[in-house]
Amino acid sequence: MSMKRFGKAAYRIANEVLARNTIIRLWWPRIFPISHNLGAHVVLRNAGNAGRQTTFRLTKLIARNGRIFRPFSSILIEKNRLANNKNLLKHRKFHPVFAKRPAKYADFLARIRKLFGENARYNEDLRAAEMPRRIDEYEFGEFLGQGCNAAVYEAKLAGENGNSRGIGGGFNEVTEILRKNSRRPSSDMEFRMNKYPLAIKLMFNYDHDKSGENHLWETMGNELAAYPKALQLIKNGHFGTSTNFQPLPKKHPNIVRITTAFIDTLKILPDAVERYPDALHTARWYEAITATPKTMYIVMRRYRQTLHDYVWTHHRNYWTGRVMMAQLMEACTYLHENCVAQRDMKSDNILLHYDYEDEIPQLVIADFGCALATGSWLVDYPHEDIYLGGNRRTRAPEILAARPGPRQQVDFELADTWAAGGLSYEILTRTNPFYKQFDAETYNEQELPILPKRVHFVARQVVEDLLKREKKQRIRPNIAANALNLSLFRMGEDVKSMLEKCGISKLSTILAPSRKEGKIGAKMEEGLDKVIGLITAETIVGNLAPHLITRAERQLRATFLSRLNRDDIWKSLQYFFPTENTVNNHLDSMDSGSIATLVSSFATSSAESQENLKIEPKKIFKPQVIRTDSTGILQRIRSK
Ligand SMILES: Nc1ncnc2c1ncn2[C@@H]1O[C@H](COP(=O)(O)OP(=O)(O)OP(=O)(O)O)[C@@H](O)[C@H]1O
Repeated sequence: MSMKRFGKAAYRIANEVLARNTIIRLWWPRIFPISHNLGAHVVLRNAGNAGRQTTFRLTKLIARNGRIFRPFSSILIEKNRLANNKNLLKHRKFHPVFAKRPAKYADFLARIRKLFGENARYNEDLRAAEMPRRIDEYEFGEFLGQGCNAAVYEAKLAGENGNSRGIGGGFNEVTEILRKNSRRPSSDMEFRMNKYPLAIKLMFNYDHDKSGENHLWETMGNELAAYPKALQLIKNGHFGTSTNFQPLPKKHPNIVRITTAFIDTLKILPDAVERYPDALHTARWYEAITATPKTMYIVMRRYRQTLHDYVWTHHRNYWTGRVMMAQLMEACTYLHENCVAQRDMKSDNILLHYDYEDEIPQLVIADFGCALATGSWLVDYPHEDIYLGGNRRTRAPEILAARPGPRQQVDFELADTWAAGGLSYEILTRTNPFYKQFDAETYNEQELPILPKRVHFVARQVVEDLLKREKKQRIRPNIAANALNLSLFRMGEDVKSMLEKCGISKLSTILAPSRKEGKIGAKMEEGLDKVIGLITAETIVGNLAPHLITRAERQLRATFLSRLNRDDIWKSLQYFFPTENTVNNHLDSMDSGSIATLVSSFATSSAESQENLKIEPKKIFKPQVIRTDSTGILQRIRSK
């Protein structure tokens, strides 16, 4: 094997590596030790300079017996092992190779985040489909619904037979195959959903006298706050001067899926005159109308039903309700992370997708026409004409309490989170107390209806904390989403005892904010890793065997696992160990005895949990099927 073509220098470095018995780390998935005694040659190729660092790529490794190993990926050679070599450094031929393992692999939770956040197997959203941007490329079907600003119709691509682009198709490879195996649709609705997989929102353009497109982008552009490619439209010169518009940066499984948007000539559909005459350029406007009336079209994935209709047409099922609540909170978390407020959180704007009547629906927040997406939660409120979104029934107490005046501002940070509390009532009891019973400006928290006892205690507490009048006391959406997600773990009998078996107790959740280093902190993190490890294992198994966990739940778990954060999870775990006093009070009152108890609980729990963890995998493969009885109440049936 000639080393010449890789250059003398590379050869020297290779020997240097071997001489020092260096561990060469293949990025993933193996750790590959090479020793001098092995007499191996490492073949390195200069892969480029980044600043003062030179990186090398391992292209071949030749063992003494002549076997050639080809690595899967790059190598990293530890800086400190080469840093001492004066000869190498003196000639400045080589700067030691940058050696740190990238942070993204460093932490167990980070690896899980990456797996679920970047892998299309767990996240169908990562698959993209480009859609045409001309109205005559689409064929319209029946009318789906209408609001003050738009009418929505079912649609498909002209000339295509149904869902050939896989919009809203299978969740992963397995369900994709099942979908393609052309099972006969079980209902008319399913048939239509397959035939017309899209929904087109035809915006009402009341400015009959204005020509051009800019005014349409400016007045209707807000609708695109949920469309990550909206900024490209801005770059293409649309949106006029509104440069502070900041739409969501990525798709999210619980935010309405917009596939494209465009402006084109107004299409007059057969029912248009009857349904929305004022939005048409009829003879009434003959003096003002422009030559080619246009409007904005928003092409979306088609959903099956609104939340408002669903709760009145389906039996109440508290497990399903909790999955829907968790999805709603995931959507709020994503909006919150990206500083976007939807500001019209009513059940008509929550859309659901499901294939079978008893399937747990996938839930999305839709209709961003009232959204605040300027990169700030604050809106100046100098006079009453400033629009504060939605209607009075869905506005948070702090929005209703705001009074206009000089230097007055309204803060929308937790407005959607508050509204999600009312929607949770609607999911669990069919009735949102703020639609009729209570006024959001004046209600008393203690007087809110008590949720049924069969609702999980974590969900009950989360709803209570979402509807706190005081913004500071209100639960953050990510903490609410975490608590609900954790409560949906299926393995074993109940989540609380699973947490305890992993070494997590009331005391550890109390101590969590002050854990950092030391033995206790390490043990606590170990316990948390076990919990997350079990949830991850259950999710992966569930994904391979789709009958175990429903599609919406698997997607929910992938979303949750792709945004794990230790501090937040610890906060959410407090919901499983409710306490009368605040966390701080507990910390104050903790003595050395209780800390000792905690340490010993770790010692026993870790031994116990090893035992438990050994037997748990059997449970994974023993499917627990979730079914509903005739009253819609959830039953867990362990299959024999
Ligand atoms: N993607 C979709 N799939 C199926 N139906 C939809 C979809 N989007 C909207 N709809 C239906 O159309 C109705 C009206 O849509 P939307 O709420 O977006 O209109 P709007 O004019 O913006 O309403 P509002 O008056 O609340 O502002 C919805 O309530 C729903 O029934």
